[in-house]
Amino acid sequence: MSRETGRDERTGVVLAGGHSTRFGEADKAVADLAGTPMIRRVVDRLESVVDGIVVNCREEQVPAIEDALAGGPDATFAIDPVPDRGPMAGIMTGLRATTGEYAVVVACDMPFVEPALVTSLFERAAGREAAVPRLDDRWLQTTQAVYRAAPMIHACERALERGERKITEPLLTLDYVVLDEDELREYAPLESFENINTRAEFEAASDRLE
Ligand SMILES: Nc1nc2c(ncn2[C@@H]2O[C@H](COP(=O)(O)OP(=O)(O)OP(=O)(O)O)[C@@H](O)[C@H]2O)c(=O)[nH]1
Ligand SMILES: [Mg+2]
Repeated sequence: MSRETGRDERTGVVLAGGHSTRFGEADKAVADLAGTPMIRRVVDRLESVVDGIVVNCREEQVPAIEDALAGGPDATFAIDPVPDRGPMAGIMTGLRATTGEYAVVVACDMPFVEPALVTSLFERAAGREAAVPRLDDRWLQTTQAVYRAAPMIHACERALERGERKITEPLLTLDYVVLDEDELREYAPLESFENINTRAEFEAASDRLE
């Protein structure tokens, strides 16, 4: 996609600031998933449908993530000023580093993210403050969603000020559209939302990719 700048620019924000505790000793973001670091898979999939990539993580993760992304699309790092405040704070930090009006946020542990679905999320978010998938009539997929950056940053700031870390909390004050499963299936397989937390999930994903 052309490298546009300005309000129409679409950014991909990849969240990687967690500690992968269910995964074990290693950082799952850079773990080798069937020959390619998991975060690299996410970035490579997003590249075709966004104008730029922002990676949110902790300072000490930067060298390993830079290695994982070497030779791939350029990425800007958005470092958590205060680490370990949860994924919602990571979304806030990542969105602050974007320049366009809208950004897609994707967790680094969603290696099957579907570009076509991302494009549909951008389209559905137009004129609104977010487009958020919902699975099983229940689970809002806030870490594979499109946000209008300015109101989402503001909503995250307010939530954190209230001492609220829940990832759905900022949505309470946003004008957002929900995409339910029937609609999502029109755009892409729901495996787009599969996220990898444990070694067993990682091995299963690896087997499918090989
Ligand atoms: N910036 C930031 N991102 C986070 C934080 N916690 C989780 N994330 C990210 O949010 C996404 C979803 O989080 P989880 O699946 O819980 O990942 P995780 O926290 O690394 O793994 P667990 O320790 O097993 O929960 C991942 O992309 C994480 O990198 C955090 O405290 N700060
Ligand atoms: Mg976690």
